[in-house]
Amino acid sequence: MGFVIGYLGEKLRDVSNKAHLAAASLSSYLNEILPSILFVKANNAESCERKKFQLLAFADLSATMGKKKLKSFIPQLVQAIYFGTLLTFSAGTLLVSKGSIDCSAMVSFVTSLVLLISPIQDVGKAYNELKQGEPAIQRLFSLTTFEPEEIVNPDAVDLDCVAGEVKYSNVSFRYGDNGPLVLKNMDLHIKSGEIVALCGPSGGGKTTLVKLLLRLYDPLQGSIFIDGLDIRGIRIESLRRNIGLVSQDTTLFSGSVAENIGYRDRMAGIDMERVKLAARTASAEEFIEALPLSYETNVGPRGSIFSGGQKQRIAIARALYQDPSILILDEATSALDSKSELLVRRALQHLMQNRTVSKRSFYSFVYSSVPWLLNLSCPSS
Ligand SMILES: Nc1ncnc2c1ncn2[C@@H]1O[C@H](COP(=O)(O)OP(=O)(O)OP(=O)(O)O)[C@@H](O)[C@H]1O
Repeated sequence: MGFVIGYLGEKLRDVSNKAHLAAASLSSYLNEILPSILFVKANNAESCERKKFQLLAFADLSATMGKKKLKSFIPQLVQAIYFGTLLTFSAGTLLVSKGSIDCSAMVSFVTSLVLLISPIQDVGKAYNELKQGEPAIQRLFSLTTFEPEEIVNPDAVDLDCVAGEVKYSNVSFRYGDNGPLVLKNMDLHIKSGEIVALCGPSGGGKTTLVKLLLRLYDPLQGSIFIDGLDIRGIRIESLRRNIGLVSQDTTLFSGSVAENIGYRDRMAGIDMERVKLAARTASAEEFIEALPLSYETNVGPRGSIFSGGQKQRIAIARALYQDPSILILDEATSALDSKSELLVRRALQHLMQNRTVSKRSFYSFVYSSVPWLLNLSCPSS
């Protein structure tokens, strides 16, 4: 019995692994395709995607059915073996003892065997459950073996007041170990109060510069300084608290408009006055107040109730609410019409009088395809 349970347990492990992989492929496919359903429809790709879905769903169904079948087959087999053994023992005992065994001893012998079946089956079941869960456990454990790439510096300091000087010194960077160099020996010095515009071809590495500044990645070589401090010597929370980012892909989360704008204080309690001020500055107040529940309206999954331009204005308002010392707008105004862009631009100019701003497409209404980075600093510095 032990041999059978062991052998089938190994088989169940393989079948469960296949079922887990099939379910993971199906859910990651759905995660990817459902948010892009508009694009799929616009490209008449429904039938193609349906076929792909059917293939994945069928693979998932077959793998799950295979697992269920094997899982229900094992206890039946164990039971059959057990009863076979029981019968053999009973018949053998009768033949061998031929009257030397009395009836009560026979009954107690058979009863004890019958009582044993349940614990044996339980052990078999527990073993099967373990084998079934093993692939999932392995997948989870393999996640925990990832080493964090960020090296935590125990001597890192907090940033107090940021003047806004940003310096890239001899910075080289590549994604992965063998990828091509995205940045090579790059020097860039943005002084306090100076406006610098960065433009370059698509894929030239402009967003990468921002990622390095936020320490989402560390440079392969060279250093980046804020106000003369190497950013590796700044506590990561402090660094990111001082840098506001409105990225190319606007990210809104399911929740109220206020929660999305006051995202930074979601746990601590949102300051509604600041939310309103940020929305006004980002020219988002008008359309927010026209919503049925105003700032309490739920924005839907990924902010689905808003247009692209409205989402961008909410994202800008969120960055303004954060009140960072450095504000990065990575083509943040690309989805705005010229009127809204002008409003946002005026608001930002007003805002810049009080802080440092790094931005990529400030003048995108003039050069719509040109991304920019500019840095303005607080007059007091
Ligand atoms: N996570 C990543 N893994 C691997 N390569 C990446 C990754 N992100 C960007 N790259 C590559 O790095 C290069 C620079 O990308 P980056 O996003 O910085 O360009 P960009 O100048 O901002 O482009 P765009 O103006 O089109 O936004 C590109 O060749 C891109 O394919």
